[in-house]
Amino acid sequence: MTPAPPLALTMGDPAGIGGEITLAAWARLRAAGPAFVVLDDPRRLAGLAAGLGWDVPIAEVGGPEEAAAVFADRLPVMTLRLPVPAVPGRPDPANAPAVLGAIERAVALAQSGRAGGVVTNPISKATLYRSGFAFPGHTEFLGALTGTSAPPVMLLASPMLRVVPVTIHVSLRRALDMLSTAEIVRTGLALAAGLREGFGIDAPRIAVAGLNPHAGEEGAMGDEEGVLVVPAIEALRARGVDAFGPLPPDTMFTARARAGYDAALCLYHDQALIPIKTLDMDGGVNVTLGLPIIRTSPDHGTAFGIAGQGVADPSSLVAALRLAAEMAARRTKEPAAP
Ligand SMILES: NC(=O)C1=CN([C@@H]2O[C@H](COP(=O)(O)OP(=O)(O)OC[C@H]3O[C@@H](n4cnc5c(N)ncnc54)[C@H](O)[C@@H]3O)[C@@H](O)[C@H]2O)C=CC1
Ligand SMILES: NCC(=O)COP(=O)(O)O
Repeated sequence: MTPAPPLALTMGDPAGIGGEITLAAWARLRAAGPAFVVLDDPRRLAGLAAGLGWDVPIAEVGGPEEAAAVFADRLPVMTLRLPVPAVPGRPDPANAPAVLGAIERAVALAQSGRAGGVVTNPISKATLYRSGFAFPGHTEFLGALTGTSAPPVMLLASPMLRVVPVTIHVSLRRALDMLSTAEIVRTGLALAAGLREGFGIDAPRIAVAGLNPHAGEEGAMGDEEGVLVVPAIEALRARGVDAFGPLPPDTMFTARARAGYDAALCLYHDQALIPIKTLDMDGGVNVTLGLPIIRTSPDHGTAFGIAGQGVADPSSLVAALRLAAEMAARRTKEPAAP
């Protein structure tokens, strides 16, 4: 089995906690890996480390190929200069070209096989929107960069729970309007394929959430279960997916209920993300399914309120790096069928 090349880690918003969790993740992983190269401004990373009193020597490298050799001793950085100096907690749309450039370069490295996968530090969506960024978040941007034919699917995974929202970054009102049987089926199929290919779960059990209290109470509290969700479950089952439900959303995340499925297919963003972040904010990882490359990310955001203080927990980033490396190793071992 050929070892997968180092991972490409993006800078995220340089005013957020991405820099310091990158430094801390390197310190945790330098001995045992997985190795990664970060696309960032080495001067700002060195300044951040110095300001925090952390001993993180930096190596400017030309590509992931050089990262593995230096990783045990120095943090490998592929240089991207920031247009304006980063101030912790104060995001500046002027730095958007570097933030987005890091994502574009990381994707190119993964597509060419030079990087084993892409791991992204958190971006500030509102700041990027102010600079003209036209995508809701990484998930949709990565779909466009890699030319996927269908919108990618967002999976949040932790050892305690895996969840997928059918609708992602839209208002709750719009999410309800967007829900359809076809979209639930499409997302469920992508989830089943992602669990097989990325996680080695051959026959995944997928619990499908209801939308309304008590999953509609036989239609008395809403008819979306009968009209949209039940037909979707039947269609998924007809396609060989072990999907079941709709389950009442308020009880489907108890420990006992979680033991009965490999992933929960949820109908909107917070129905999926509240349970996983409440259960395991530090161990949760965001995985994008349906891309030709591997992409993971910590489950949290930029945390501007604590940026630059050195108190941010790097555990979710470390988990994201480890999961990306595991998925890359699985791909190397089991190449996709032609
Ligand atoms: N993958 C990505 O790029 C993501 C980006 N975001 C973006 O992050 C920005 C802020 O979002 P929020 O909703 O405030 O969520 P957030 O995750 O940044 O912060 C929520 C709370 O958790 C704390 N927190 C987050 N990460 C932490 C860590 N590693 N260690 C210790 N405490 C931590 C924060 O201090 C805050 O109290 C938004 O612009 C959002 O779009 C949010 C989630 C994912
Ligand atoms: N709430 C999850 C989140 O914001 C992650 O979005 P993305 O940037 O990974 O698409």
